[in-house]
Amino acid sequence: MAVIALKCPDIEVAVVDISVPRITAWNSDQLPIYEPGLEDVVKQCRGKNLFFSTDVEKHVCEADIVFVSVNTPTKTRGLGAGKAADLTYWESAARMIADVSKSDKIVVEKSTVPVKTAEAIEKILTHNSKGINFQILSNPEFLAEGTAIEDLFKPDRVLIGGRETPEGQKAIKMLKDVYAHWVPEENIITTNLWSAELSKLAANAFLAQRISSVNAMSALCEATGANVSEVSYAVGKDTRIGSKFLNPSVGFGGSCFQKDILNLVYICECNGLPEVAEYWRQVIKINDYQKSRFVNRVVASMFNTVSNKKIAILGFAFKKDTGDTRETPAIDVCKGLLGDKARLSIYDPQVTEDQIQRDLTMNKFDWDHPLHLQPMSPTTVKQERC
Ligand SMILES: NC(=O)C1=CN([C@@H]2O[C@H](COP(=O)(O)OP(=O)(O)OC[C@H]3O[C@@H](n4cnc5c(N)ncnc54)[C@H](O)[C@@H]3O)[C@@H](O)[C@H]2O)C=CC1
Ligand SMILES: O=C(O)[C@H]1O[C@H](OP(=O)(O)OP(=O)(O)OC[C@H]2O[C@@H](n3ccc(=O)[nH]c3=O)[C@H](O)[C@@H]2O)[C@H](O)[C@@H](O)[C@@H]1O
Repeated sequence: MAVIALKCPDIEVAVVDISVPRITAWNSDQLPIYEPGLEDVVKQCRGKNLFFSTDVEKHVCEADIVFVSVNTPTKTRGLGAGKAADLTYWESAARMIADVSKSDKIVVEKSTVPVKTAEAIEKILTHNSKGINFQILSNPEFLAEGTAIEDLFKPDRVLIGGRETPEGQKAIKMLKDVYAHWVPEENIITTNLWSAELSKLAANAFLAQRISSVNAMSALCEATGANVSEVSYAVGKDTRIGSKFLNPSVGFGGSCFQKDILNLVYICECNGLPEVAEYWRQVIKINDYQKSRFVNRVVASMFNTVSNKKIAILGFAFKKDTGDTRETPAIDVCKGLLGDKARLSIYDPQVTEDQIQRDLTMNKFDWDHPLHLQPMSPTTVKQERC
């Protein structure tokens, strides 16, 4: 959103969140996340055409286009627990938009959502719509943390999906005009809603699949004396394969790959495609295997026990140039070593000691369900706004 504000001085961007500490931080000198180049962008626009506020309803009521980027975590209970996307936060946002709106709006799915989510959102928005016209667009985000600003300045593509009706096409054009301020027209792809929603899950699955492929190969390299970096280089030189995203690792981390593939697996199962679901599930299984294989190798190399041995862990975030620890492989590695009673000294310049302690004591998936995100009660009385 900050990049939209920077590239489109004629557009006023209000970023709203129900989290008071987050908005306070966005309005301060200490931004709530570390991302190279972000501070610069925020400082250039904040107070001019970029505003951060907790007054969600007022700004939604006034907006022509509402981007919804709420979290879509993995469900931890109920139907599809451990796989399906939890759309509680999205549903609650959609109900709020329907309640407070007094003029036509384009509602943009920016969060990563299961294919066909727009259909459900449309129902919520148009129910009791007081004659208001809502157009839903899917505009998934492809940035990677650590290179977010670069990715947003020069995206490989911007994807916009919408209804194939005249109103849907008009809405697509309006959003396209926003991106056209800085993205070349040929890099803006337009599709139907379902293709856009599914393309995001597919892109993350393909990317993660490459990492699991090279990591699976690393196990075979270790067993045979081949060098995985050499194999990866040689394979990636084939222009049909390409060299990017073929770095072997302890396993991929981050808030999205695992969640989105689990979601894809669940969607395949729900559509009666167990073989396809099993195919994608293997990407996660190899990732888990790679993390435990790493711990086992460390322990095996130290006479089969790390009990009472002091081990330094340098770097805890899920990748460089970020302080984000969501699903970082470091958690599984540290827990594995602690399970064998190792004494760990952990350091990451972008991660606080408190965060590390929390991560090492939290249950899987709980990080994405913090208290402040529990949905507002649907019975909350809405005040008259704008
Ligand atoms: N983090 C990333 O690099 C990328 C994330 N995505 C997708 O974007 C979505 C959001 O991801 P993150 O920003 O990482 O999640 P996040 O958890 O950091 O942020 C979500 C924010 O939404 C706020 N929120 C929740 N319900 C709300 C409501 N009803 N009204 C107003 N604010 C509300 C929360 O307070 C929170 O600050 C997810 O679907 C994710 O898959 C997609 C591409 C990249
Ligand atoms: O949907 C999302 O959230 C985003 O997920 C990823 O971005 P991100 O998770 O921020 O970072 P990546 O650079 O993809 O790295 C993910 C993990 O894979 C690991 N990785 C990456 C590349 C590689 O060759 N090997 C490898 O192990 C990284 O170390 C990291 O743990 C995608 O790259 C983005 O396109 C997508 O928008």
